[in-house]
Parts: sequence; structure tokens; C-alpha cells
Amino acid sequence: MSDESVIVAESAPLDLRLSEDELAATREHITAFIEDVVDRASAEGAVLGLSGGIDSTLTAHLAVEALGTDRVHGLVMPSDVNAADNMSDAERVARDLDIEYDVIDIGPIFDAFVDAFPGETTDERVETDPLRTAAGNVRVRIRAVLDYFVANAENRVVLGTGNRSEALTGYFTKYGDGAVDCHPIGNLYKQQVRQLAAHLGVDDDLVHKTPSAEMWLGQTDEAEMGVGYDTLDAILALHVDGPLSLSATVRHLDVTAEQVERVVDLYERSAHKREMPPAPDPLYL
Ligand SMILES: NC(=O)c1ccc[n+]([C@@H]2O[C@H](COP(=O)([O-])OP(=O)(O)OC[C@H]3O[C@@H](n4cnc5c(N)ncnc54)[C@H](O)[C@@H]3O)[C@@H](O)[C@H]2O)c1
Ligand SMILES: Nc1ncnc2c1ncn2[C@@H]1O[C@H](COP(=O)(O)O)[C@@H](O)[C@H]1O
Ligand SMILES: O=P(O)(O)OP(=O)(O)O
Repeated sequence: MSDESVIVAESAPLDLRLSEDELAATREHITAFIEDVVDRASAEGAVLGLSGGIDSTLTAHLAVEALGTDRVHGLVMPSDVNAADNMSDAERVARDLDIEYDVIDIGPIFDAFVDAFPGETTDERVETDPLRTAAGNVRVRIRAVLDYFVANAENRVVLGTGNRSEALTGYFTKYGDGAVDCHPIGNLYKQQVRQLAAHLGVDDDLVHKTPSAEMWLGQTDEAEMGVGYDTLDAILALHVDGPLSLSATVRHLDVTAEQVERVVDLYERSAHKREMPPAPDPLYL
């Protein structure tokens, strides 16, 4: 069992931890939500991708609590750029929860996709490779196709694993990991994801693992976004979601105006990912 008191580093600029009562209510609220989504779809259960990261691990735990082990199907989908440790962690989560799971190597699917574009090559070890993100997004979208293959074939819904910090910054692939039927932990900031996971008894090493989309070797969320999650959560909670002005946020959190502006920029530039694709207004000719 994790020690919840260490979920928030002492240096965290804002303590967003929930009380014990709030944790219990949140747990109940999310499991009821998952059950309701499955019932309304008249589905047999749910499918989700397991990456060995804390978001998918927490979502899997909540899904099992909501639906039971028999109604949750996990997919572990390694590629060349996934660390073997993460994939074995993903399998460990499935085994510990005693759910059905498959391991599907997406390497051949990705290679077939890239081979279909003669002339386009990508070396994802190179930070300046213009195709690095595009190629990484292909891997993420291949996983979404496989999730929906299982959902269609087995009458299941696809559970998303995105949290509030990712949603507000657009830190997900449009129609990739964003292509899901619901977002059970979509209202939790990353700090709260870790706290709820610890509360549910998720192993410490998973709770504290460095978040990574694993779209290329060595990628980490915090390096790519240019801000740590504790700072990001604080700026989102006080300024983007909350009422504090830029200057009050800077004073309150001891962050720079540039850091706040960076987060606001991520939020504004990703608005299109949080909306339905627009069409022109009807003309009523
Ligand atoms: N949860 C995770 O950890 C996770 C998972 C996957 C991806 N990611 C991150 O998410 C990012 C995904 O890359 P991305 O955002 O460049 O690709 P994306 O495909 O998700 O979004 C870019 C695409 O959105 C469309 N678009 C852009 N601006 C638009 C606008 N104003 N209106 C309508 N459509 C618009 C265009 O088609 C553009 O190619 C990367 O930074 C990746 O590392 C994070
Ligand atoms: N390798 C993976 N296998 C299965 N599912 C995966 C894998 N990588 C990512 N996923 C799923 O996508 C979301 C978002 O991924 P990030 O690692 O946060 O980018 C993850 O929670 C899994 O559901
Ligand atoms: O989405 P996950 O499970 O891969 O978690 P993280 O984003 O923390 O790597």
C-alpha cells in the first residue's frame, strides 16, 4: 500500500490532494460512471490500452471495481520505442487484476504504414526529425484502431485514460488516445490521479513512474511540455480553471509569467481537440 502523504512533493506549488472522504466519493462517482456508460451502450464490458503508466493503471483498477474482472479486456501494444519494463508493468497490472489481456506487437502494422509512403523516412532518435511527432501519432492511432476492433467484435466500450491536465493542455493525439467512448479520470489533475491510485493500492513504482507517451525513445511528458506536472496542475487549477489573474497566479505560486503564458498557450492552441469538428452554420436556402 502506498503512503499517500508522499504523493505530493514538498516543493509542489499547490496541494490539490483530496481528503479521505473526497477520495471515497470520487472513487464511487467514477465507478458508477463507468457502469452507467457500459449499461447505456448495452455493452458486455470495456476494453482499454494498458501502457504500464499510472493513468491506464488507475483506469483499469476503477473499471474492474465497476464491472468486475470478467468484463474488462486489456490490450498491451508494444512497439519498437516502448521500454520493455513498461510493457512488463502493463502485463503485471493485467495479471494482478486478473483480467483478460492480449499483447499485440504494433511494429509490423506501423512498418506497413510507413512502407506505404515511399520516400518518407523517420529517425525518431533525432529531435529535429520533422516526422517524429507524425510517426508517433501513427502508433497512437494504430492502438485506437485495435481498441475499436475489440470493442466492435466483443460489444465493449473503449475506456479512455486521459486526465484533466492532459485534456486542458491538448497533450494527447487527436483521434488517437483521444478516440474513446468516455474519460473516467478526465476530471482529475495528474496529482489527484496519483493520489487516487495510491488510495486504491496501486504499487508505488507505478504511482511515481515518470509519465511518458512513449511515442519515441526517451520521450517524457514534462520535458516535451516544458513544465512539470505539479506546476502545470497548479497553474491549471488557479488560472485556467480558476479565477486568479496571471499576476496573482505568479505571486501565489512563485512561478514566472512565462510559465503561466506557456500553459495558457497550450490550452488555447488545443481548443480544437476538445470540441466536435465544426461545420459551417446551415444556410437554410
Ligand atoms: N497522453 C499522452 O501522454 C500523450 C499521448 C499521445 C500524444 N501525446 C502528445 O500529444 C501531441 C500530439 O501531437 P499533435 O498535437 O501535434 O498532433 P494531433 O494530430 O493530435 O493534432 C494536430 C492536428 O490537429 C489538427 N489541427 C491543428 N490545429 C487545428 C485547429 N485550430 N482547428 C482544427 N484542427 C486543428 C490538424 O489536423 C493537426 O495536424 C504530442 O505532443 C504528443 O507527444 C501525449
Ligand atoms: N504500449 C501501449 N500499449 C497499450 N496501450 C497504450 C500503450 N501506449 C499508450 N497506450 C494507451 O494510450 C494511453 C495514453 O498513453 P500515454 O502513455 O499517456 O501517452 C494509455 O493510458 C494507454 O491507454
Ligand atoms: O497514460 P499512461 O497510463 O501511459 O500514463 P502516463 O501518461 O503517466 O505515462
